[in-house]
Amino acid sequence: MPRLRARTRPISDPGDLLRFAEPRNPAVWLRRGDGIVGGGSVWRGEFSGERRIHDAREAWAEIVASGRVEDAVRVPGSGLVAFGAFTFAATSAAPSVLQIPEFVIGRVDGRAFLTEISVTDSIDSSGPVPTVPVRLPLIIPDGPVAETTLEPGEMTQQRHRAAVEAALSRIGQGEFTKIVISRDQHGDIGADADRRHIVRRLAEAYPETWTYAVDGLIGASPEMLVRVLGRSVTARVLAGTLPRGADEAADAAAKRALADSAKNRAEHKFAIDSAIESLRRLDTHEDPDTGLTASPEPFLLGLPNVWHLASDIRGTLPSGSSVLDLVEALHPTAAVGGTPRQKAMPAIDELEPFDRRRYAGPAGWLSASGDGEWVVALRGAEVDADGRVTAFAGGGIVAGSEPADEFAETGPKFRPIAEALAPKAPE
Ligand SMILES: C=C(O[C@@H]1C=C(C(=O)O)C=C[C@H]1O)C(=O)O
Repeated sequence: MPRLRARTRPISDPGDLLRFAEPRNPAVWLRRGDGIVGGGSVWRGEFSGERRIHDAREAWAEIVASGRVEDAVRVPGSGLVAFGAFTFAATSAAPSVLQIPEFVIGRVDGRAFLTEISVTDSIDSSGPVPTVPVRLPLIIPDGPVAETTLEPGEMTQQRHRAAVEAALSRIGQGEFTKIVISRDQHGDIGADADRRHIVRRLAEAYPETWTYAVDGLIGASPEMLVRVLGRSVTARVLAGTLPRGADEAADAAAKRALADSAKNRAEHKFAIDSAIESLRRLDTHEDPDTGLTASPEPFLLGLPNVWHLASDIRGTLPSGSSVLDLVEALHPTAAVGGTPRQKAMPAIDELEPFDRRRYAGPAGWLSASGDGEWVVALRGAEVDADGRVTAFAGGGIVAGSEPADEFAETGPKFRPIAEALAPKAPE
């Protein structure tokens, strides 16, 4: 493992953070224009299999133990940080990744900062870091626009119907009670396209979501798997969805219908129960009460494309844990996997004709102190180095689900990424 030295210093407001990101491989975490952007790379770790999150946590602990951090700003995202994205399934052929950039430029809680990270080979790095003036990273001009029209993939409407029907019959036989079935869409933006265009359009159109870009995985997720800041733990669980109505009356009716839908409430309950149960299991004997509380009733979260049933969970971090322990415990919640998890996961492998890669997996950042924010990587796409784009969207199937409705529900879930990639009409 490299010995790293990280130094965070305040800077004056750098304006649009995305201008500092790498056009072909941006590392981004943004909400309402604020957050962090990384550039360059001092270390990258790849992980796979059942223990991928565990192994990443160990690697990070080793790096942190030998590293040296000077942080004059002390806000979420300052100091030594890594960006990460994990595959949805342990069986995925895609790599799960942690990467440590050379610099992080951020604006968080109204404070702008620059973190410089370097590898130091000196055995004794305890001496003072030479004082050099803060130099902002270069602003990289816009490259070719990233545009493509997404086309249906292997999971055609017919295959989707067959998968949902098979899931319903297995639910009927009692094998599991909820399972999430997704479908794929494909496009091509070309190798040279500037991926920051996608990030920018997502962030502008969906300011309430967390816009992420890590190792080619790009999206705008409304679902916070878990956020740890100090000892405070929060999560936002979503499950239960209806498309927004075309006009005000239809939209109000859709919102009411979602609030009153027994099927959607059941879908939501599976997800919230699975999240709470996973967090409870982390409680240690020394610290038996993490004080978990969840909204007693789901609330309605309105995004430009859909209504969701949403619940926020709050608690206290069990002593000795870090955000990656919680990510490992929580993933996959029943919002993207199913109930019971052990039955639903292999069934997803059987019923979906593709590898989800990092779709619906955890994506986010973590710090040396164990803080971090990780979303469920939804409403986005995998963008390969050659420019191939693979987007996924799915929905929860429970007893009473209608295959046609389930297919229709995935349409608006593709909308954020489809619109971010849509070729713009010439002005
Ligand atoms: C699976 C997706 O979304 C998840 C499934 C939902 C549902 O089934 O209602 C709602 C929000 C997400 O937890 C997706 O966007 O692809």
